[in-house]
Amino acid sequence: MNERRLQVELRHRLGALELDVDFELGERPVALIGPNGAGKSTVLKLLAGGLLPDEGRVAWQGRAWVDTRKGVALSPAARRVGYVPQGPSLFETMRVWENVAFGLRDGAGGREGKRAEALHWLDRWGAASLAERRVGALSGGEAQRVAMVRALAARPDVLLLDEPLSALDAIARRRLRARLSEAIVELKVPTIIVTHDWRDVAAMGARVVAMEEGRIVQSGDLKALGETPSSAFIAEFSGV
Ligand SMILES: Nc1ncnc2c1ncn2[C@@H]1O[C@H](COP(=O)(O)OP(=O)(O)OP(=O)(O)O)[C@@H](O)[C@H]1O
Repeated sequence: MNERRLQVELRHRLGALELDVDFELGERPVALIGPNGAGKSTVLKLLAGGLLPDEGRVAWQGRAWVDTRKGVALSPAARRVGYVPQGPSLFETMRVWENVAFGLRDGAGGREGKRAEALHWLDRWGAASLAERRVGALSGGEAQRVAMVRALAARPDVLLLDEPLSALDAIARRRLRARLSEAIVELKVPTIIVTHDWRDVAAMGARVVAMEEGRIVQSGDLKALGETPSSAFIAEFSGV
């Protein structure tokens, strides 16, 4: 089978931001980096479908999710994207396991089958003890963990993670970074992660795409970016 591929061409104006980015996502994860306000979260929103670009085309395996010239704009649900935005994204009034079960594909087991599958996923992520809690009773770090489990359990075609480890303490962050890297390899799900931490890039073996002021200024391996950084931000990020 050909490598799975998401082709991205986006132009969008939002307040002072003039976004203009073209890149491809294959099976190797992409780490989207850049200073605050560069437009990273906006790119994920445009890919997830919560926002429609002024112009552009996004195609998964050659099939357009969005094509402004042809008037194509699939709904977020039709894109089969696992999107973990910054900030709260879980259903507040539901229990944790119900959140995870929400995105599961319908199987033969009905509600009980989904509950068992949700518990299995939570257990694998060290979050079984949270299963019966209401989302409103979770800490920020616990909610981030559950949001990631929910996104992965739905077996998305593409995973979009916006600073998914930012609310975690140092030890939890290291553990979850390792777990997430394993899961991405195991599930072979093409992934874009927005991050401010080079350790996320290294753990995932991600290709870096660096954005500044709405544009891609450099891309490649972390090591290569560190050797010839095109900006002070990239130099700082890669530890030069
Ligand atoms: N709803 C909005 N209305 C107007 N302008 C917006 C809106 N959302 C974002 N912007 C503009 O787009 C810019 C980029 O925002 P975005 O959240 O994509 O940046 P980011 O690279 O993800 O930053 P951070 O690292 O701080 O999360 C912001 O600086 C702001 O000027």
